[in-house]
Amino acid sequence: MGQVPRALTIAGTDPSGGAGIHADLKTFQELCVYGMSVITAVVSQNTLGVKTFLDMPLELIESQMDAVYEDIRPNAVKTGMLSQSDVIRLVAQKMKAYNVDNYVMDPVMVAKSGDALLAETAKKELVNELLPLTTIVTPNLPEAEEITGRTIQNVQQMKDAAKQIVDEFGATAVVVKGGHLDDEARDIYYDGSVFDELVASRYDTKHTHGTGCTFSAAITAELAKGTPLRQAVETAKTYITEAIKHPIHLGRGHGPVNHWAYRNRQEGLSRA
Ligand SMILES: Nc1ncnc2c1ncn2[C@@H]1O[C@H](COP(=O)(O)OP(=O)(O)O)[C@@H](O)[C@H]1O
Ligand SMILES: Cc1ncc(COP(=O)(O)OP(=O)(O)O)c(N)n1
Repeated sequence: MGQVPRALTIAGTDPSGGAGIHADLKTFQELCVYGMSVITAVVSQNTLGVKTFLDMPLELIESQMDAVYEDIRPNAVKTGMLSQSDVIRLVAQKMKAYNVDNYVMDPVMVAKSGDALLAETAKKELVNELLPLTTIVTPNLPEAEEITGRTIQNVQQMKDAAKQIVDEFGATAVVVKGGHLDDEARDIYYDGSVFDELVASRYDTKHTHGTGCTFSAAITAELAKGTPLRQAVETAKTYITEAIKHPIHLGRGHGPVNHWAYRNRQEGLSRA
């Protein structure tokens, strides 16, 4: 057997297992990629919302990154919750020092419950320090509005934002996710030359905790395996659509998505 594909997530936690590091590692595992993690913040949250969180000391974040890179080099990396400016600056510095490629950024700002997971003052750092290093960035509509300063209410405005994020801010590619538009689940992909639409049925469900984390983790896993970017995004869209379509009905609020659903479909299984 050749070298096992390896992916790293740099993000916050979710003890209820639906979002953050937990969603990322489940996704890596389901897509047959060896998962590793650097924890930026311990978040006390569940399907009902965020209670509180504690940022990890910078030295501990740095030491976790060194522990990974000195031993098992990942083939792809994603970032999720980075919480504040000095964490963003540190991660950018380490990314450059370790010459990271295949970098997927989920620009996490606010949880579905409405709780802020990124300091207001840190948004410009995310754009200035990290966005130019990305292979792909995956903002939802409110995040794309924050990054570009535009109002986004339709597909043309999603395309305008996507173009600005790549052409002006320096991301290699972007998917502007339309999970917040209410007709179809339509996302816009742009890589500096080609626009594409990823369209799926929109399921009427409250079990959408961790959808953004899962989608970006699936892109990361595919990039770790060497899948070309456009195809990695396509697989991630199928993964998240299946995970939303077959809810597992956990929790009293916005329940987690179903990480078994993608392989169930591929292999004709019914593990849940
Ligand atoms: N109810 C839904 N039915 C089908 N797909 C959805 C639904 N909600 C979100 N998606 C899809 O899930 C992915 C994550 O999108 P989104 O929920 O906007 O991210 P975030 O969690 O960052 O807000 C996107 O591909 C989006 O189109
Ligand atoms: C630790 C942590 N990171 C990110 C999120 C946001 O997750 P997301 O996939 O955008 O979905 P919601 O949680 O907002 O439904 C999070 N909650 N926690």
